[in-house]
Amino acid sequence: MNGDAEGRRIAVRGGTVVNAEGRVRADVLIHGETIVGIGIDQGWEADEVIDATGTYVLPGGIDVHTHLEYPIDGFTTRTADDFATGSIAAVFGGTTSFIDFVKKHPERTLHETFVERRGVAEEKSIVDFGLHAIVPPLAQQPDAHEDLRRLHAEQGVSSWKFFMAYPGTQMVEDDELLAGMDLAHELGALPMVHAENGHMINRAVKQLLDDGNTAETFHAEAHGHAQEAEAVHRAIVLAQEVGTPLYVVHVSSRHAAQEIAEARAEGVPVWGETCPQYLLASREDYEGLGDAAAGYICSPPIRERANQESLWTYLGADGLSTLATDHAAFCMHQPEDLPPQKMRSPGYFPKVPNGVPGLEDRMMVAWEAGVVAGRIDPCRFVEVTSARPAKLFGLYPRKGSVSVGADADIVLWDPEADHTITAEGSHSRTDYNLYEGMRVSGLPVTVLSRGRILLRDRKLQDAARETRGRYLERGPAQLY
Ligand SMILES: NC(=O)NCCC(=O)O
Ligand SMILES: [Zn+2]
Ligand SMILES: [Zn+2]
Repeated sequence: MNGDAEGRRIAVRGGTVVNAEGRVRADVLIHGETIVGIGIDQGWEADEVIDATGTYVLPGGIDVHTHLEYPIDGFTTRTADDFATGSIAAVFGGTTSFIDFVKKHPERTLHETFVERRGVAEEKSIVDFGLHAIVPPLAQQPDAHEDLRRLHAEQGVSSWKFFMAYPGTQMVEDDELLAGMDLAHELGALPMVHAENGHMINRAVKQLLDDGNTAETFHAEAHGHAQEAEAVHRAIVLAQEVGTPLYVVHVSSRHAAQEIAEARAEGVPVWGETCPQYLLASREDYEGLGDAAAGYICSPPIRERANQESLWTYLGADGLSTLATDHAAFCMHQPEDLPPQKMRSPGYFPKVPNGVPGLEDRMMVAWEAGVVAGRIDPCRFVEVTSARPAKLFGLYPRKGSVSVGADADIVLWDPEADHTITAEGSHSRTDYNLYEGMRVSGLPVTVLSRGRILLRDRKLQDAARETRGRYLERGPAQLY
């Protein structure tokens, strides 16, 4: 069933509207699914008035990097959150759109896998969503580029991702990276890269294992700064050779960020994404945890604390441009109804499923460590969590802005709340939280998705149970 907001007029009164460009005290009028007015003392008649006094009225967050019910290791296991639990967690965190990934099923084509996954997400997600394609090594599907063309034309898939890591399963060599970038350039799609040098990582893993260094914390040693910075540099050079813009996902290393920032300073159209786990968590947090360090294993890894401040500086100055989560949640304690999770190989890091949760936490922790701590202002916060992602992935200004004509995806953000993040009090299926015990003062209290009130005063509403989000066909990237 889809939205029932049709025809209803909602006035959001007394708040401060924050967009990437600026903030202003203003009321917002919604008609059905759309914002139809922004102004003060307009005398609007409405079916419902939402009192936004004391809150910031933000465009709904957009997380362009999630992995919900995401298959790994040849589809033998998957992440814990499905599109239902993941999208509920998103709403509690102020995120009203996400873009997930389609990885080709071993026995189906990329196109077939895409159509099936889209259907699953349409059944379950309570918020709007898009899907990026993952470009498989062509040995897995020689005509995969034909599928990309079809997905672009028929499904509005305007971005695809290459893995420069995970040799033997997902990694593509430079020739295929170039060919896939050529196709993106021809069609006006945005190529994305998971930039780590897979060969360097494999070599480092082998050396570590040969030396008996199998414990969870050695994962980070195998995924060094150089591995990431080299791949980022190479991807930028290849993209320039092709003449295409480039998006680098989950930048974790200050050296990798520096490659992007320097290229951007020279006018190269490359954008870097970072994630809360790289800004707020650190190697020091998990080094003493023994096998439980598995909960922190992701690629690229969560690095030493000294790395964090540089990432913040780049994020503030647009050397890095977006904040997504790479939400790939697994459980620490094995639930009966899920395939093997984080603790499937205690003491042996190469077999720990990669990925950490964060979809619900992203905006709260970024507000606290970013805005409250004085590193970014509320407009920059909106820019990196919503507006810039919407622009790069072909959704702007329908998403990513509180403006007339935009979808009424609106978050009432209380900057004076007092909330403590816990796994227990969160909505992801995972059973731990990287930010356990962190107190945050910025909290999404009321959340609307295309005019449907999904969360009101922190309570999930009937609309979240009775209606579903929509698949987002996307246009070309808006680069500036
Ligand atoms: N990041 C991670 O460790 N897992 C999710 C898949 C990916 O983004 O590489
Ligand atoms: Zn990745
Ligand atoms: Zn990812």
